[in-house]
Amino acid sequence: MATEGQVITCKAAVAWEPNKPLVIEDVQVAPPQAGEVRVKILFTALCHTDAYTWSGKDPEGLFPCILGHEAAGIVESVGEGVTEVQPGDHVIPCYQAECRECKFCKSGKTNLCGKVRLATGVGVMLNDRKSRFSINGKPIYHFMGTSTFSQYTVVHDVSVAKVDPLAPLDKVCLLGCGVPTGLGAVWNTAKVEPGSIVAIFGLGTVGLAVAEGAKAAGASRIIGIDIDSKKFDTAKNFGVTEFINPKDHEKPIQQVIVDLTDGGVDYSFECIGNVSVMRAALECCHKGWGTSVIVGVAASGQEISTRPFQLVTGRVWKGTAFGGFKSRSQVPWLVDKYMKKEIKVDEYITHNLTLADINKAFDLMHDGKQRNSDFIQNARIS
Ligand SMILES: NC(=O)c1ccc[n+]([C@@H]2O[C@H](COP(=O)([O-])OP(=O)(O)OC[C@H]3O[C@@H](n4cnc5c(N)ncnc54)[C@H](O)[C@@H]3O)[C@@H](O)[C@H]2O)c1
Ligand SMILES: N[C@@H](CCC(=O)N[C@@H](CSCO)C(=O)NCC(=O)O)C(=O)O
Ligand SMILES: [Zn+2]
Ligand SMILES: [Zn+2]
Repeated sequence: MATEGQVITCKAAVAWEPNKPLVIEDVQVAPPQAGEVRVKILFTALCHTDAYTWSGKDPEGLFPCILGHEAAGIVESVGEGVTEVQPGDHVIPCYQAECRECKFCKSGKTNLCGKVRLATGVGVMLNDRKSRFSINGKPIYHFMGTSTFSQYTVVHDVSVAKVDPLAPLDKVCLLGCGVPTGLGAVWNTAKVEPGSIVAIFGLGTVGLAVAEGAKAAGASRIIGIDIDSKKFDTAKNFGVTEFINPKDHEKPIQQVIVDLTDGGVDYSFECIGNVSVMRAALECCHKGWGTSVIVGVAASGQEISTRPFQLVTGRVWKGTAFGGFKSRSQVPWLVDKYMKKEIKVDEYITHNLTLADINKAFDLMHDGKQRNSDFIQNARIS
């Protein structure tokens, strides 16, 4: 039955309140307006940022909402003026938009885009500042401009990347967030050179992708730091060459690393979201040139600190969003690299579940003991 122009009623996982289990509801999804695309989501993964917003610690978290931002699907219909995708196209929604027209996009200096960010930050669509989701007339907020924990979602046309129709959507959904973030932190933000010594704090999906990126960039030593020693076995497969558990040391972890590396690492990456670790990651960098990249998302109200002398003496503190990748332009390129077996994706998946089991997927994400390996779950939605 043709659905174009119709309201679609489908299943979605609704976060009614912070920290309360998601509820599978029948949700009405309005047709796309001008500049919008309605996507049938086939597969979505979970990211820790979904859990962070769900926890209530995200200042941009609004409830009730439909979370989810790491997914793949097929375009169901498009609104007026949409030219770059059409029904039937295989797509990856991109929480980081790319309009190619705004000050940010034209700067050549950043992958951030300003076109829809103010609307996506308050859970609505740009066109009429309203949500396309509702339950019996009550609006449900969008999240990160993607809301992929729904069988259908509406996104801005600047927030959708058209990908190779032959790519397996149950795998490449992971290219919507964590894997590109880690790879890009190394390739785009830090620009790690061959021979570099790299330290990675936190060996979840993002940290593992940093390791994969650092290995590809030719790093000579890749030091993984995690409070969970079980992470090392898996991390070796992604390129980590040495492992440190801070719990095994009495000295501050930055001192341990400086001692092990003749003065510090060339590049470090904080992939946890812990502001104390962010400081350690900066301070384990080599005097004169060491660069530390903040990848983790810290909760509202948290602040970073260090002695300014750390920067005066040449260390550089940076951050990255989506690994610096331009989403619509480069997500298809990452999909092609996966198809050519140049980057891993399958190896990051630990579980396949149905939408009905989405709370279990979050439990698995939070409870390392129940998992074979400790990164992402691919919660199947169909
Ligand atoms: N900047 C971005 O664009 C972007 C994109 C995706 C995810 N993120 C953020 O990146 C972070 C990591 O995401 P993830 O999915 O890999 O998370 P994860 O929870 O799977 O991994 C974090 C790892 O850090 C370890 N850890 C926790 N506390 C530690 C400590 N004090 N010292 C050392 N290790 C410690 C944990 O054992 C775990 O292995 C999250 O904050 C997430 O929100 C940012
Ligand atoms: N809403 C949060 C900010 C969260 C944040 O930093 N998001 C990252 C992506 S995390 C993906 O898992 C990001 O890219 N930010 C840039 C942007 O959102 O434009 C808060 O306010 O603390
Ligand atoms: Zn994410
Ligand atoms: Zn833009």
